[in-house]
Amino acid sequence: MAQNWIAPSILSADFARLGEEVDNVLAAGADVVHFDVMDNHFVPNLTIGPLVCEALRNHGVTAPIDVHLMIDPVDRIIPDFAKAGASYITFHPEASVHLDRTLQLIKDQGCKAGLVFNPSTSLHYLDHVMDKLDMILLMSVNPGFGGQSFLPSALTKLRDARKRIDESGFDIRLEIDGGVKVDNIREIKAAGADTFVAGSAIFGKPDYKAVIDQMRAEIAKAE
Ligand SMILES: O=C(CO)[C@H](O)[C@H](O)COP(=O)(O)O
Ligand SMILES: [Fe+2]
Repeated sequence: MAQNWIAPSILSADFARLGEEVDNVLAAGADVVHFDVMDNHFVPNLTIGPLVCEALRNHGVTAPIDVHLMIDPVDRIIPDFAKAGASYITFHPEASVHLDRTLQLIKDQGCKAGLVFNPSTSLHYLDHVMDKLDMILLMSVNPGFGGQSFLPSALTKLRDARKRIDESGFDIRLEIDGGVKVDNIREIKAAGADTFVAGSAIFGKPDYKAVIDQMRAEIAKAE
């Protein structure tokens, strides 16, 4: 299986000091920067766009940037995020009329592509696009806000998605997003995730390294 990645969600960072916050969390051992894009339409919140992604690259961030698009429609902003330095671009199937075309658009722009599933969205959207996926992201909260509680139904869904990935033979990351904490990351790992988004659990504590180290120790117990 893929190496375990800790992906801090900058939604819970101090936006007034974003460059420094990202530097600090990467120095603390994070693998990837999770970048939540919300449009006040697909989800009720409004956050950040390609300019901020580009600013992080100009600031010197070289780690992968994992752009989670919670916007509808998605296609027209994808080239802007690719130019701004996104590594992964993931989107929700409800926000694209032509899934296959949107996935191909992301790949044509030189980025890795992924689909995101809300807690109540069926995995059937995976049926005909596994060959175009680099990431499957399962939401374990309803999207829009950080700091919500992990929905246990995501564990069953993780096991289902893990089975689909293993049976496909493709190299696809399985990411979980929402309510991930030190005290539940072990069972999340055991259910099949390899990429762990955590916003409030990391940025809500003064010592980012201590949290990330504890998360890795818990993950190791499930291996
Ligand atoms: O996509 C998201 C919300 O829509 C965020 O990535 C997620 O909520 C992370 O925050 P937390 O770890 O605090 O739940
Ligand atoms: Fe997210």
